[in-house]
Amino acid sequence: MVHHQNKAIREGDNPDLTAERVTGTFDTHSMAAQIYNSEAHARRRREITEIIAKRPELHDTKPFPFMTREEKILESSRKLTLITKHMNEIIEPNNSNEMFHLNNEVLGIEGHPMALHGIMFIPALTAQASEEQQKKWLTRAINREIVGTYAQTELGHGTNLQNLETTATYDVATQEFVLHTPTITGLKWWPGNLGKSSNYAVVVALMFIKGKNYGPHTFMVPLRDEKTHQPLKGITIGDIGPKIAYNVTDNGFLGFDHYRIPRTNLLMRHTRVEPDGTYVKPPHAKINYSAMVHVRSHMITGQAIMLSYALTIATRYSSVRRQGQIDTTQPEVKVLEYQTQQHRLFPYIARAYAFVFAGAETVKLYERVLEEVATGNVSLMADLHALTSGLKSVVSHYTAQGIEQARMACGGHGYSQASYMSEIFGVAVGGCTYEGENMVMLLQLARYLVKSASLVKTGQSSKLGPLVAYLGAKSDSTSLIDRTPTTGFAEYVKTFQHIARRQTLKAADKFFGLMEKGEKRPIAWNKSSVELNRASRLHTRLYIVEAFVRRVEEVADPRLKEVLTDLLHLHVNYELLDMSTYALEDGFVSSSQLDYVRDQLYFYLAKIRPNAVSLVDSWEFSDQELRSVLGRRDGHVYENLFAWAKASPLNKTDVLPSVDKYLKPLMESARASKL
Ligand SMILES: CCCCCCC/C=C/C(=O)SCCNC(=O)CCNC(=O)[C@H](O)C(C)(C)COP(=O)(O)OP(=O)(O)OC[C@H]1O[C@@H](n2cnc3c(N)ncnc32)[C@H](O)[C@@H]1OP(=O)(O)O
Ligand SMILES: Cc1cc2nc3c(=O)[nH]c(=O)nc-3n(C[C@H](O)[C@H](O)[C@H](O)COP(=O)(O)OP(=O)(O)OC[C@H]3O[C@@H](n4cnc5c(N)ncnc54)[C@H](O)[C@@H]3O)c2cc1C
Repeated sequence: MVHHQNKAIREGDNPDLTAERVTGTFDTHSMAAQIYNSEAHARRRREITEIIAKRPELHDTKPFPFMTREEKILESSRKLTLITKHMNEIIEPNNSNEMFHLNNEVLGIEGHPMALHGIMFIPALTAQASEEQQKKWLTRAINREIVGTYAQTELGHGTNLQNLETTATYDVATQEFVLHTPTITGLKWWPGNLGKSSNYAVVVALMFIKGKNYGPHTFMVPLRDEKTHQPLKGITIGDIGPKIAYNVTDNGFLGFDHYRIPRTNLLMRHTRVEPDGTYVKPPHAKINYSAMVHVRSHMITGQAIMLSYALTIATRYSSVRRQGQIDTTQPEVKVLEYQTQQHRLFPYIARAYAFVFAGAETVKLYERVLEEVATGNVSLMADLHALTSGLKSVVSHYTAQGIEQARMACGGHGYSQASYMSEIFGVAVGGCTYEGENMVMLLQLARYLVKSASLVKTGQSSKLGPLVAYLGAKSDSTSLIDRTPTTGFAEYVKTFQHIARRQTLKAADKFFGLMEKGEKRPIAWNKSSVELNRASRLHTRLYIVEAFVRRVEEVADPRLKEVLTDLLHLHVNYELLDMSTYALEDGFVSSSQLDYVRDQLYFYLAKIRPNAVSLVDSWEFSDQELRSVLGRRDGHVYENLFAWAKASPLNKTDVLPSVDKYLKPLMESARASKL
């Protein structure tokens, strides 16, 4: 038996796909260790996949697209119960990476009844509840004795937290908070699993003590009777209805009618209200926003994975789909041979790798900040907030674009739900909105950039933090890309730095200039905000390139290093062309240099071509996880598309009731009137 570098090869696979795998120049297991950040984790993912493959009770009973929403929720609850019961046989206890993989395999991306329990409820209690409160609630939450969510957004306000309408008014006499929803727009609206599944929530409400508004605070709130699951008195609660995707999750609404909770249900790790109503301030005003920062930090990797789902499907399918000829004397080619197809897919493969590397760095920083904040050190909170605000926005935006390109790259079959592309797109694109609408979060990063620009302008560049130190550096007058014999990544990084620095300083100038002309600060901010957000995007894209460079520098295995270097070349050239207006407008890069960049791009598209399938196989998604007929590992697409269509509920009978009831009489009367 020949040992191939690509570990996805099996006998009996579609030979067109096998031929792609045979040309792979690197070991896909080793690449998986880069993607999942450690050899051990990549191996555990494979082991978990194998365990699940052997347990049919953990498989979907039929394809998701053939189920109603109610059926999907039932099916998901069945599997959730099984994995809860058998969790310790499948994953290491409390290993969140393994849990994430188990969920993706068994439950899928459409959500499940305890999605927000793990994503936000437990992280909120972990970071914001006092030790005493954690003893009371966190252990029960981890054991799944109670199910919770994070209820912040309202019908009328999601972005502007200061104007939430839900109030928590302290009653000194009874030592209780009274939660109240004064209007329809004050109803909590959107929280995942609030509608039907959760019996508790961490609720964000404006806290009032003795008539003073202390702003948004977090409270642990029982919503439903623990035995009967009926809503408690004073609570109005339900599901908000179907969404673009993610419909297994019951996003919900919630209203309070003078609903009382004990004083000690205010989450009090950092903030306190004494029995007499004395307020004890937290060490940082935004410390209670930690559950949002948790999701923003982790969703970068989650988005990279969804982008890679789509790219795996499209790249494998493009290797078995033959259509048209390039040389008319030759047979029809795989559509992956077309340069346009490669240009559509490969730069996004590079982006997906770049995103997962940036995501790993972000989680590391998040964990460091979490530890420091627990000891009272809040000095890195602003940096983390700025970084995650930019990354969640840029990564979710390009992920949605990439998935849509991948769908189109699959032609007509990409439009079928058999591809699963529409669900992947629908779930991923939610990331542009949740955890802070992208424009809003880019503006959060812009505040940080403007402050940094102000340090540069006042000669205080030495005070710049490491994420923005480049803003204080001096630029060369022109880029040296193509102008030195050893044009390497350093020249590209310098060029991206120049572009981000120039845009940041220009946008800040515009803002400060408007204020100098007499505009009030918020008006000047609004009038500069498009330029400011451009700066935020460019800064974030620079960070992503740098994270990619850092990772490639670390890789020791020469075969991996070579292919990752090729991907990085593709990435920097593609990114530079994509932002060429910025590079050209001050003559930092000339049009002849851009011609070189274009040539490099085409060179690397061709160089990556033999490794394309191996690069997507390296993410090691099982067929169960991908849930896509087009993306099957074995490449047997056509016979399985036919089988999938035959299984459509519409094909259970030859004649539908709608035909009997309407179409037949219609045709009959049309025929009769002709007689
Ligand atoms: C696979 C599918 C999974 C699906 C799961 C989906 C789960 C989704 C859950 C949710 O969506 S939960 C709801 C999320 N909601 C939001 O993200 C709301 C967005 N809005 C905000 O975060 C805030 O309102 C705001 C935009 C950050 C503004 O907050 P606020 O009004 O309180 O700020 P200001 O008083 O204007 O102060 C700004 C000041 O504060 C700093 N800051 C803000 N947040 C943080 C933070 N987290 N950490 C540190 N610092 C923070 C900010 O930088 C400003 O600082 P300065 O510039 O003034 O120094
Ligand atoms: C799938 C999904 C899951 C969710 N899960 C939860 C959850 O579990 N818990 C929860 O509490 N919430 C949840 N949400 C709600 C989500 O966090 C909010 O919808 C999101 O933060 C955006 O707020 P918004 O809806 O108020 O948007 P809006 O603020 O109304 O946005 C509308 C437009 O106004 C613009 N805009 C608003 N403010 C500004 C500004 N200051 N400057 C410039 N432009 C601005 C935005 O850019 C956008 O273009 C979820 C949402 C989705 C889609």
